[in-house]
Amino acid sequence: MFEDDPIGDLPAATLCHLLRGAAGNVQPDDDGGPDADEALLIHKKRGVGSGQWVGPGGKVEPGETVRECVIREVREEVGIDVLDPEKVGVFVYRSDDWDAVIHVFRATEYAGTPEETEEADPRWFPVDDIPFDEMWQTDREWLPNVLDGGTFRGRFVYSDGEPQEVSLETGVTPSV
Ligand SMILES: COc1nc(N)nc2c1ncn2[C@H]1C[C@H](O)[C@@H](COP(=O)(O)OP(=O)(O)OP(=O)(O)O)O1
Repeated sequence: MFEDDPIGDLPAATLCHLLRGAAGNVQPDDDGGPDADEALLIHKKRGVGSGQWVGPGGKVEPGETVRECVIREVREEVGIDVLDPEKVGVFVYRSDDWDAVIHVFRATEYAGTPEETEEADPRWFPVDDIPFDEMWQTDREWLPNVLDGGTFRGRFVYSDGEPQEVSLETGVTPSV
């Protein structure tokens, strides 16, 4: 899937999907995935994808690992310390003005309460009522699977804000 992409040369960024259950905690369901009721999204105030709902995250800084990045970005954007970031997906994003490889994490353990910041307005959404009409169009392809405990890798080519090419594989180990 990534044969045409110089993955190591592309800028990297992260996304994190925090989950909680009705009682706050998340237990495994019968398939071993998280039995979550709600997912945390941010209404992004600036940067790539501003004005949309998306998981918190951002660009990897020089010398930083993707895991360090996702912990830092979630803390900066919503004031939460993520304790168990699990890498569950990766996708190549290509567009008219920015190309990147995006590393996707899921987390069920964290400390703190989401707070609004200069970058983000956080809100918990029921996992069966995610505002896909106000999100990246391709999130609809992979996010339900991630919220249900799955993994994926993908390649999404956008032009004029619309997806032109969408490739997706689920149930893979997101090693890249
Ligand atoms: C289909 O493409 C995308 N889908 C989704 N769901 N998210 C995407 C896509 N392309 C980019 N993103 C996300 C990944 C990152 O979280 C951000 C990009 O980083 P951002 O611009 O927020 O970077 P920061 O380091 O926070 O901001 P500054 O550059 O202002 O420091 O977009």
